[in-house]
Amino acid sequence: MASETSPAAPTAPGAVRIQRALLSVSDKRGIVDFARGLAELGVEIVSTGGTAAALQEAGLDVRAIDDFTGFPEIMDGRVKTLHPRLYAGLLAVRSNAEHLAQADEQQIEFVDLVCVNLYPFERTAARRGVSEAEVIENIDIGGPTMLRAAAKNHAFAAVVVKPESYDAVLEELRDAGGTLSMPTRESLAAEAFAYTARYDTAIARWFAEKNEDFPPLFIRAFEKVVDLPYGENPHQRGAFYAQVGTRMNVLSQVKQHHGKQISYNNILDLDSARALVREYEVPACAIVKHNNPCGAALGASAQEAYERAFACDPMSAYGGVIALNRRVDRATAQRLHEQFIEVLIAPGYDDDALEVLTQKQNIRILEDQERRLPVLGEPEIRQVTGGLLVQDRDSGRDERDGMEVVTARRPSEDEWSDLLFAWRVSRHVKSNAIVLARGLATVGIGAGQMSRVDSVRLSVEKAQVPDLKGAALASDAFFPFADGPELAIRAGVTAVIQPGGSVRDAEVVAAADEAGVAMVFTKRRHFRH
Ligand SMILES: NC(=O)c1ncn([C@@H]2O[C@H](COP(=O)(O)O)[C@@H](O)[C@H]2O)c1NC=O
Repeated sequence: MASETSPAAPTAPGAVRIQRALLSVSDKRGIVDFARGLAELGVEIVSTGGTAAALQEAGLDVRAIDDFTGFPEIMDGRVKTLHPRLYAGLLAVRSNAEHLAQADEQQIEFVDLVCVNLYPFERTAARRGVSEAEVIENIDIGGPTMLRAAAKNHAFAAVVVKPESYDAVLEELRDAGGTLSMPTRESLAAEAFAYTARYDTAIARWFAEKNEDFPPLFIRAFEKVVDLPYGENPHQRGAFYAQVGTRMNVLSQVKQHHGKQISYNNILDLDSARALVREYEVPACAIVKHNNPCGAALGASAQEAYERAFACDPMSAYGGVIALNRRVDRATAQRLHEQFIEVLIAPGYDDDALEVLTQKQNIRILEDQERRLPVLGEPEIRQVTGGLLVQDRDSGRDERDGMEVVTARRPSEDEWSDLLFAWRVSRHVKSNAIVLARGLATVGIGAGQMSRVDSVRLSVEKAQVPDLKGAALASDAFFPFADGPELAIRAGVTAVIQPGGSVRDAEVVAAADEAGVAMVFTKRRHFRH
């Protein structure tokens, strides 16, 4: 007994009268009110085990799915709605005489609205220590099938996936005499397909992650977090999307205390600055401009680290993004307050520090609430025309043990400290990267030049100190010629760290030996293009 749309009450062209709804939800927020609203409109409610129980408990009249299908829910819920009686009721083309005849013959009852949200796969898979069996049990099968069926047949049925949509759906039903319009059903169908696509993406990604190779199909989904005021430039639009299924993103654990909305460029610089200070356990500060540090330093306190980072290149630090890995106290805030800062991020602020900092309207003050160092197993992705470049992250730490002193003179212990400090900073500088450091603070940075010797020249020119006597130099890749080290040595550099591996290594080492300079090969390169 196929129940075609009622001939009694007229419907607007393209509108569908909702007479029977199937409700089957994991997230039960708002479902009772939604079902009550439907029932008040005379809609018959069919529902699955847990959902039916919740509705019955609220005093609603519910028809159990096994009564509808004539087949019991079995196998711990693995099979509850997967039945041709339901799918014929969802998929019939109700303007097709043959479909209607077949429905009549099989005594199919039409379902006009499906309200489903799925087992919480993403949340379950993201839980620490969760068993594989539990993750797999959270792969919903019946739910997506119903959603896809109803969404495909949106010419005759409506599909609702988000509790946030319940009120609007009820309102339209009330206003339009129990019907939903075609535009509404179409937009609900689009939402349903996006929802199941996201769901399947999370599942595919979970399987792919178990295998360390790059998968043949690189599947990811990204969810909009916020529209940004503009992109890299004011004539470009911009938005920030977070990757579905990752434990954290650059903004997920960030609380904004003060200032304007964070911008596209701010997010890029913030990510870089935070990554740099997270290299260190001791108080550290990084000042980033245009995605390159213009100062980085360690210190006995946040204040000292900041002052020493700032001293590296005060001119470039103007309008910078500053990251600290220590709480900001009033004294540090007073020093910071002397400068124009675009963004400040730190793990916390004393109340009286915030009082000082918030006197300036424009500074964006962010609190980094991510306490653990996140281990990003995710590969790094960059977009190129029509595609993506995917690579392992340049993670891990190069330790002194794996390095080789290649000169006659070995670095002193102080030089070793500066060499390792400069080396770690150089990884955060765009290639060709040269970092000069003394006393665990950068004193000159040459970034993003197309020739390495130009980066050396720039770093030496940038140095604010009268001479670079005793400074250490880090180069993110080998020196192709001796000219770069020679330039630095003439300026006073006494220790150099670089990967080595050039065909002219011998010339480069000879230049260092001739000047009594210590040189270390790391055997690992850290280009950052
Ligand atoms: N197997 C099935 O036939 C099936 N039909 C619906 N579900 C899901 O079961 C959940 C609701 O279950 P309950 O009403 O029992 O709490 C929904 O998330 C729905 O997507 C199913 N579960 C898994 O596939």
